[in-house]
Amino acid sequence: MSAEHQKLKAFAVELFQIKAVKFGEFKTKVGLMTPVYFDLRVIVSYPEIMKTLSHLLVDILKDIKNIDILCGVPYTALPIATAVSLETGLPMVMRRKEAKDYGTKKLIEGVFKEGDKCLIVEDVVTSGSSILETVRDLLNEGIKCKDAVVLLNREQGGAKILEKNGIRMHAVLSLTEIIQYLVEAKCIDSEMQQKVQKYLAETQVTDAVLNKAPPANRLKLSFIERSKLAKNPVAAKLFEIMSAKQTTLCLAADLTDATKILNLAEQVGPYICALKTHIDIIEDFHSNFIEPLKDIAKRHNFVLFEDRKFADIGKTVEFQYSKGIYQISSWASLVTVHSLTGKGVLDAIKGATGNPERGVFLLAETSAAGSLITDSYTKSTLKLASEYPDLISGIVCQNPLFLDNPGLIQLTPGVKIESKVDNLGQQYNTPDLVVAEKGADVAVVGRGITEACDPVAAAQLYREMLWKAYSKRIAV
Ligand SMILES: O=c1ccn([C@@H]2O[C@H](COP(=O)(O)O)[C@@H](O)[C@H]2O)c(=O)[nH]1
Repeated sequence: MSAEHQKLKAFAVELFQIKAVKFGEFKTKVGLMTPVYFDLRVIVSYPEIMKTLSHLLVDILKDIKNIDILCGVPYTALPIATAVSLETGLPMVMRRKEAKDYGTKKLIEGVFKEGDKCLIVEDVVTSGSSILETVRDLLNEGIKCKDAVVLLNREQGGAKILEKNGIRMHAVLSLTEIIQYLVEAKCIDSEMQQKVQKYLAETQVTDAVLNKAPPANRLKLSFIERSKLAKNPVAAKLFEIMSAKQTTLCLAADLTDATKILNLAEQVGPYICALKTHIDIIEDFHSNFIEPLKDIAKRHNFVLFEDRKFADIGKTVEFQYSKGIYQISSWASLVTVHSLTGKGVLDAIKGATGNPERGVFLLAETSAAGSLITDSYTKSTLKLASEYPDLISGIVCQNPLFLDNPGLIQLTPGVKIESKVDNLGQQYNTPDLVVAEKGADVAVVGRGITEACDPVAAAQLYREMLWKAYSKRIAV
């Protein structure tokens, strides 16, 4: 028997003796009956066993490179993560299950910076959903998570679900191993071992269970997978276009001359998935402008998108959307809306006359310096979006929000290869950063293309850089 085998066997027996592992008939969280139950909460009462557990976890985390911080999954794994932190010297952050309604309102406590790589610490993994909840809150703070060290893998599909979400699980013990050690140590008999094996065989994750599992992190899914998850038809179409044309570039065609817009649309059409207008800045606008624009969009397979940022009461928005000289609802498949005035605007867009193929991008954050938008406004915007799943195509924002809703599209403006800010407070990030770090699906580029000496070459370059960053994002 190897030293490793002996060490793990002794540890399994200790867990049995302190009743951290029990046998009998137990009901699980989801209402199933299980013959074996783990309750690692008792471990805080046994410092020597806690010490052994942290040694075992430290042993397996040695192979994981570039960790900046640790985070335990609340609550059972918090003391375990603390023990690992003390032993390794790695700083720890703590996730709250709910934000305080006073003071800082933070979900993640402790010192960290955007881009930090965090190792998750957990006691027992069944479906992996608790780990994914923690990962989601960390990601929302810009903290990256790729690995989780756990004491016990119950071998019921958690590893598969975590892997699907970009998290590698490293377990000290599997359920099969712990049972084998306990049989060898005569803590349980082989009849119980068979009972557990039968239970495991019957509760393996099926596709149906997997589909009920927490939604996959959108940053890890391909656009084609996400097109099937989109509830708004224009979002589904945009995902398909992005995938087929291999482009996430949306051109902000902010020119004031109708002919120049048409010429640019024709030239960059092959490289974009959407063309965004501010129709009211065109000095020579005439309804004759719309048909050729629609024709170019159809030939080059991109979506027309009016960045109107509707923000009035519902009735006024209904007119602004479908009436007047622009008749936006007749040609723009996508429009932007401020969440400021609430549901009325969305009801107005939904019910207005015009082309029924329509989708809305709700503005949750802006690229403008000194914006008055607060975290709570952003959160309320996301909640509003969730109430209109068939109408909302996505969210305009600057950070990786709504990671658990892969059917929505993140649209991020303020993208430029160089120049950090313009003279009127527009803030820019590079194509790589907005995709890799900020979670952008579609990136909006305006002056980076319109003011380039060769706008077509610039569009090609932005498309290439953005697609490369997206391909890398879903691959790692
Ligand atoms: O937060 C926002 C929302 C929308 N925009 C729009 O995007 C383009 C950006 O143009 P650049 O020339 O690339 O700066 C423009 O149409 C804005 O109205 C945004 O910039 N920020």
